Amino acid sequence: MVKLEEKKTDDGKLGNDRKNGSVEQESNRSTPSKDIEQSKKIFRLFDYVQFHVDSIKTENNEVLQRNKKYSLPGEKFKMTFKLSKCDIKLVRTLMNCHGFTQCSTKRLDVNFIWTAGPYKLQCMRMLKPWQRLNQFPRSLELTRKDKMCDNIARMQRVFPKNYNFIPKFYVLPRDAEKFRLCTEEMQANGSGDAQAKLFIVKPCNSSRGQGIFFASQYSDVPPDSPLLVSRYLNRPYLIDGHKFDLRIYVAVTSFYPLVTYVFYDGLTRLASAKYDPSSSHRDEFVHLTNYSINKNNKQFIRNESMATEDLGHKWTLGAFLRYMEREGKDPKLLMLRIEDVIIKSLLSVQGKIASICRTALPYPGTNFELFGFDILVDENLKPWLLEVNLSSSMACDAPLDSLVKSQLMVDLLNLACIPLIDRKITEKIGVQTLPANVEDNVSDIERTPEREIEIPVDDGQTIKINRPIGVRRVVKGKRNGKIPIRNSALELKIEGVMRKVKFEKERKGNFIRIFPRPYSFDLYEKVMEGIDKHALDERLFLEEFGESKSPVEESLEDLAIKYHHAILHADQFPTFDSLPSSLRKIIDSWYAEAAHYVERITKEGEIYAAKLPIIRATARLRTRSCSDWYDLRRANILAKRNAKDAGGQDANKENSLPHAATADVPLHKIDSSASAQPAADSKI
Ligand SMILES: Nc1ncnc2c1ncn2[C@@H]1O[C@H](COP(=O)(O)OP(=O)(O)OP(=O)(O)O)[C@@H](O)[C@H]1O
Repeated sequence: MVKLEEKKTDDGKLGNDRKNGSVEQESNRSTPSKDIEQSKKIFRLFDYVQFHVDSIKTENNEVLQRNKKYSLPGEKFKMTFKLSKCDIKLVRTLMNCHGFTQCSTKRLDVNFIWTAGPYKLQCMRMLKPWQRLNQFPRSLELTRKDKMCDNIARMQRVFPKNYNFIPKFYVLPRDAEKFRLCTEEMQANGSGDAQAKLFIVKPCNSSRGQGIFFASQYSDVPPDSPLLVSRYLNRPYLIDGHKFDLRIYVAVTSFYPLVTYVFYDGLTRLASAKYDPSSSHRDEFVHLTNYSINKNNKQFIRNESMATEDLGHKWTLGAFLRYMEREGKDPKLLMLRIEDVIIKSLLSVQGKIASICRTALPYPGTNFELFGFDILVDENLKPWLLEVNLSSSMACDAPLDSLVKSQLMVDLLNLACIPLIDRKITEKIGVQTLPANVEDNVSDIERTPEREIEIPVDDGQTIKINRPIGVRRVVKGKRNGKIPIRNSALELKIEGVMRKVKFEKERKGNFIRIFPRPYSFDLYEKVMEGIDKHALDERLFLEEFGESKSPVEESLEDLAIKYHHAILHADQFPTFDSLPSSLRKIIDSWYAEAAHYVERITKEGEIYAAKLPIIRATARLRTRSCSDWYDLRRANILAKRNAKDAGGQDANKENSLPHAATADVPLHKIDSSASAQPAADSKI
């Protein structure tokens, strides 16, 4: 029986779960008719799956058993997911705790797909409106270092004063000649300041600090390799004398119109040796802040504490902002500057991604993406963008990682709005789907203006459910053209995005929506490329905020110029109070919202699990082929370990699948997709 109850928080107040479309349920064994009752109630109350961080807060299996309340809806509706090109424990655990069944990578009809590598375009084209995928097509434009720099440089050429937030760069081998001239010119000028001449060189497609080196002259760099050479920012802001960078988590739920959110917490990664600008650039523990590099330093201090956010060489973002505050700086203004860098970076690829989305994504709202922005803050508190990470690491190898990333992932999954819908029912009642990239008008589809649709259930009755994004009801027998054609498929798509944005507002948890928001379109319009005649960014903005009026005598255009100047010149405008007062009036609400970034993620008196829970075998729902893949993987690991124990030199060669015989797995169990799933999360 499902017992519906108002959720009470610890302080006795009513929780907001009901508002968010979720209720707590206690489950016991049920009969089929009771199941239908349950489904009805669940249908009525759940638009989308509601994820709860409490579901993974414990390592205790007994408590997990009681947490069946979290898994019941997923189990009832036979929700499914797959992990493609990764095996991220955090995503798997959360999905398991919410009753999703894991399927093999070959399955196409799963409700949720998490991929850590580029997802095939032809597979994206087959996405159904009830499916969700954590990637947009062509997002490599942002996440490959050289492409990102090229895109931002293109915007710099169009809007010369407004996109100055990446260090000067050269993409080799293409820009080898320019780089040579630059280094020669620097030598000729001979300022004598060796530091100012330095370049940092990175492979275009690498991560975790691999292959990074420094150069001060042309001959230091192999000119034919695909490398990104950037000016070294040698005056960073320091935390207790250490260089650091920030990992900011950014969710995008639509590229056109742009809808983007920043998670209120993130990570601060400190170099493990004190910064000394005159120290040798070979000393990577001084100049690089990557965790993967610094953890090899004997001086590296892991933050093993569950409640301290500023211990050792990895802090939370909030801990750094509070440190800044204690130093008399303005952390909220820094966050506004970082938000500006994020919006402009996304705008620099908006046109390219929007054009591919038009053809590759048949329905609105199916895709979303989480990006990890790496930001370096200089001594003037100006943020510089170093790179944007695709599927940034979700590895939880310290309690702090667990805490930040599990809350982040829960909020992200809620933002993704995964429809809680049993496909068997939708197929039975003929809910059909409309490819939105068909540009002609559609005569046999009536747009149901209401949010709810009616569907029959097994006992002959009908129930109403909230219509999932993009799913429309076919009105039978009305094909004679008498129904007024209300809208083109494009209009339906736009309507879908607008509707999803409204849902996201209620489901964003600890994400702060940075675009659109009050005055955002007015301030950014002048630094945006026109995408097409539909002007969707403007439409979305007007839909939500209406026509803006300047609250001061100056026009919004003048204020936009002031805004971009002030936001990019941290040296001239170090605090909010130093900004022109007319500008402050416009971005006052943004500044107030930025207070969320400074909050602690750990709360007084709360207990945090140091690790992700180990899920009971019975709750680890998997399809047969998926279980086979895990069996195979386990056998693979075991075989490697045995080979290593036996002192076998061959252990390192065994990167591919084991022979079935070695692994003691029958041949039929070898799934060709298995090799597509890497063994572990990548680490930051
Ligand atoms: N232009 C620069 N000026 C100063 N320091 C830099 C610059 N670019 C990179 N760094 C330093 O080098 C580190 C690694 O750079 P970057 O993040 O671009 O490489 P990566 O290999 O992709 O790392 P990851 O995948 O961990 O983010 C940064 O964390 C930063 O400390």
